Amino acid sequence: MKKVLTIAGSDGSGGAGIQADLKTFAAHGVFGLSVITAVTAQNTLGVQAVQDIDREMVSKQIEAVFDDIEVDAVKIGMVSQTATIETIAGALKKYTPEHIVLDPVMAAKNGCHLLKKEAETLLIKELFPLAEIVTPNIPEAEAITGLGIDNLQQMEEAAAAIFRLGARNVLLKGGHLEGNPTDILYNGREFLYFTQARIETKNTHGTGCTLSSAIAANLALGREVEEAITLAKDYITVAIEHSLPLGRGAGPTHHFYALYKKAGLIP
Ligand SMILES: Nc1ncnc2c1ncn2[C@@H]1O[C@H](COP(=O)(O)OP(=O)(O)O)[C@@H](O)[C@H]1O
Ligand SMILES: Cc1ncc(COP(=O)(O)OP(=O)(O)O)c(N)n1
Repeated sequence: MKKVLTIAGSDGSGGAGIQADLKTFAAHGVFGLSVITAVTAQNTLGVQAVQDIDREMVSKQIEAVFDDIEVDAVKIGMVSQTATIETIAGALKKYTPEHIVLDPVMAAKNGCHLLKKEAETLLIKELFPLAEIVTPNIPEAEAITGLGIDNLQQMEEAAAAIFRLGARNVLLKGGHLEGNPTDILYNGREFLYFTQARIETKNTHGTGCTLSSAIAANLALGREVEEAITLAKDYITVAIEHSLPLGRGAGPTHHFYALYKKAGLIP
């Protein structure tokens, strides 16, 4: 069985972060491992508090996994602070996993910062070059490049600018623009478009975490970058289509719809 590690923050409401990542891995039939970088007090309405895990504990968690288990792919989500970024970068240079997907998480939907402002430059410098794919959303791409993004042409320009910062493949997610959500991949040679119909729902908590984890799972399963993204985009679309109206805010996506349906658990 393939093993996929998520290095990310905990979301106790189960929609984003480590919890979304592990559900995504399970739904893909890969074995999920986790390293927790921060604990958030969070629900469907947003993030109320964040407590970072200190660098020594992050380091020990990573060592404990890699010293014992062969990891096929790594997904990196919320890294929160400079000490955590330095620790993760050092460990990944030592253990050199074959596939690394980096979701450069900066803020939650309610605007709460999940990456300290002073850590943004280090995230780009240390983690972008290690990643096979970097998956910013529109606000993250705007923060990284300083460009405004309102259309597909500007998405292409921003993806190319992020590529020049050292990322090997940039998947710029278009969920924040109007219309059918189009994600654009730039690999230094061409722009590839991944479009699906927009699902009208407020329950999109954790969609970015889920997409990057699905890409990591598909890479671990031996798929090439383009196919891994195509399958991950199909996965997130079904997960949003069957999202759950939990809580009073943005509810979570449904990771096991296809499995439950097959098992006859959903009529
Ligand atoms: N309402 C929606 N219907 C279908 N797909 C969506 C919708 N919202 C977002 N997506 C897709 O979910 C993924 C993550 O979305 P996005 O909102 O861009 O990033 P993030 O969750 O990191 O803010 C992307 O593949 C995006 O195209
Ligand atoms: C612990 C934690 N990590 C990441 C996020 C952001 O996740 P994302 O998939 O971008 O979803 P939203 O916050 O936009 O719903 C998070 N909220 N918590």
